Amino acid sequence: MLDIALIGHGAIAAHVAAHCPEGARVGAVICRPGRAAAARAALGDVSAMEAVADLPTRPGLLIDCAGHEGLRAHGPAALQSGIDLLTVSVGALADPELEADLARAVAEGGATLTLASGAIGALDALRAAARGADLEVTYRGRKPPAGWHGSRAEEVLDLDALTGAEVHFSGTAREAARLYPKNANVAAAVALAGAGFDATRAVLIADPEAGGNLHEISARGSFGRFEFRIEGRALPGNPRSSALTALSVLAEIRRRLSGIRI
Ligand SMILES: NC(=O)C1=CN([C@@H]2O[C@H](COP(=O)(O)OP(=O)(O)OC[C@H]3O[C@@H](n4cnc5c(N)ncnc54)[C@H](O)[C@@H]3O)[C@@H](O)[C@H]2O)C=CC1
Ligand SMILES: O=C([O-])CC(=O)C(=O)O
Repeated sequence: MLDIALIGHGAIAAHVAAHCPEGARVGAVICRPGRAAAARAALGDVSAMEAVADLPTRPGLLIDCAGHEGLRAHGPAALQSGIDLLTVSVGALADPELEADLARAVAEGGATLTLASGAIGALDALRAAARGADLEVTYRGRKPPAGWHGSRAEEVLDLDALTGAEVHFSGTAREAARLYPKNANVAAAVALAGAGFDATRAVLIADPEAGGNLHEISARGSFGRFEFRIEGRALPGNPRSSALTALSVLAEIRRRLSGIRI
């Protein structure tokens, strides 16, 4: 049995706990102070605590579903104590200090940090393309206005008055990941798999006509070129987060349980 602990108890965590595959079980959650009752209400029969050091038993896998602050607060401690960590908060690695802390903790604890593929696909092709030369990558993220509420887009646009698609960010994937911690983890995953944070271009768009969370990758290089496009449905609990993100976590759990891995 793979014993799993979660960080966070929001939309992604609740979906993961509710659909945990056979052979794995969620037994504990790390939450913010005063949130234990809310965490148990969201996840069911789990023990709730505020720090990695308070986990009742050492989990086989800790899964961060809490966002950048959750990874920053608990990731280094977990890895340093040898606990394997899977995170959806990929954009947090745009902060070079946190990335270095995590790398140091991985080396010291001998554990692994796995970055979830999240709401995007084609990371395998990007990883391979990056071994060739001259890789150029642009990522475009397009969501309906509700998907950008609570983000920097609100400072740039009047989201509720939009009559057509508007770009509210264009720059590097590093800037996107830092400015949009709840919306641009995909930009970070594309960057880390491919051309890197500073060479990957990111464009973020609010579009009242968007029927879902649209993610597009355009890549070209010595390998040739490809276009990838996905129209994701949002999770019921959070219009910002695509359902595929929670499914990518479930897929990684299954992968770990299987002797034949793809
Ligand atoms: N890699 C990807 O493709 C995607 C990544 N994400 C990331 O996942 C995060 C979570 O998404 P949702 O579940 O939809 O959000 P949510 O807002 O529904 O849930 C976030 C949860 O994390 C908890 N939390 C926040 N800070 C914490 C901390 N320091 N310690 C412990 N718990 C903490 C909150 O109390 C809440 O339970 C997003 O903020 C985003 O950064 C989201 C969508 C796609
Ligand atoms: O869930 C999505 O569609 C993408 C997202 O929020 C992120 O990249 O952080």
